[in-house]
Amino acid sequence: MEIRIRDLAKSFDGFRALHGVDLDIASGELVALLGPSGSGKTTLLRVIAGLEAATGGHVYFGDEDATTIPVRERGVGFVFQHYALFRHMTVADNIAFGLSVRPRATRPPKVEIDKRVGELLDLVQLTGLEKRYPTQLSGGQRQRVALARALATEPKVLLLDEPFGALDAKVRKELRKWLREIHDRTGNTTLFVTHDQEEALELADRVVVLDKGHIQQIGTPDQIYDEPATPFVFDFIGDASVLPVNVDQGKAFFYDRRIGLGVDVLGHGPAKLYVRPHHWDVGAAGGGAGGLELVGTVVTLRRHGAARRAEIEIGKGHLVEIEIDAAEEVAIGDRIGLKPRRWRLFFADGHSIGSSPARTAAARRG
Ligand SMILES: Nc1ncnc2c1ncn2[C@@H]1O[C@H](COP(=O)(O)OP(=O)(O)OP(=O)(O)O)[C@@H](O)[C@H]1O
Repeated sequence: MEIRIRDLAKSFDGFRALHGVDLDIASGELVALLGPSGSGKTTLLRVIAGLEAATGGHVYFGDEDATTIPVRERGVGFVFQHYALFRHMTVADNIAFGLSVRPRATRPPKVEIDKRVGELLDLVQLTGLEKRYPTQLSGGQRQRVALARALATEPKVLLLDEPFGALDAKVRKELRKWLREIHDRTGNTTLFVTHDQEEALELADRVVVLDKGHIQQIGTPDQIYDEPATPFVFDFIGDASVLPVNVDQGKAFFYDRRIGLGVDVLGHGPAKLYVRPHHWDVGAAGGGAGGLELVGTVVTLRRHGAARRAEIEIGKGHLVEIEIDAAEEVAIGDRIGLKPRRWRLFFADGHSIGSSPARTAAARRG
């Protein structure tokens, strides 16, 4: 089921939680809604579900305008972080619930319901636990039952709100992988809310980054991480150093030091240069004779996974964080030259005025 969202707005007592959101989700896609607390992720999901009425705009399921269709008739399945299972029902009865409460005319016969429950138990890898009660399950198992229950009625669209939010990091990671596998098997159109960027980037086909009720960027995990469209996305996803620069005749300057961007940029005036820690090249200090003009002093050095991270003071109290190879001989107090290999420049209003040239497919693989 394809979902199209057009100019969707939602206000609560005059407070605008969503501002004119446009979004297209292809049938069978797994899409993450990512953003900080209060950015409108849950509100967007709830409006798509029909649990909240939109203040303006439309939600289409396929060709049908679903905006005013009641939640029961939308054919959506939900899993919420704290969507409690029915405590007095067994796992099997919880999963069967959506089918067994259907009106007699559309309710499948008991043998069919039992068969479906068996298939779902197998899908969520809980076969053998069907007679247990929710209190006899771990948090991860409960969320798997919740997912099986949501899938029982064969929803056209599956909506998940921080489904693994309350679980510990290791279980979250396992369930993430497992959710992706289930999604690939069932082919549901799936939307899930998370504030965990790692979860969004690892799991989703595309990520929608929200801030203050506005979509900041929609893209594949690679696009979101490697080509952030706005300063907000740069700051929110991954790490970045921000350097105040001045653009003059196509060149960027940090005070009087020219930053070797490699290409000319458009525009004129103060701007901000964003660079990820692993996108800096380190070289000899000092202009001329192959030295780099942007020079700084190593002030901190610490291990970061397989590499090291260093903070470099480049004057006037400005620090940039760079990643350096563990084998590189760099020590605190060293003066080094810096050059951004990949970067993006924004004017103060967030308008992008340039970025490092796109990588070739060969470079992307490397
Ligand atoms: N029922 C409500 N009444 C009034 N304001 C609301 C209501 N629901 C949400 N809001 C407000 O709308 C904004 C967006 O909330 P929403 O729950 O969608 O954010 P979120 O991105 O899901 O945040 P979180 O990650 O904290 O769950 C917030 O400022 C919130 O206070």
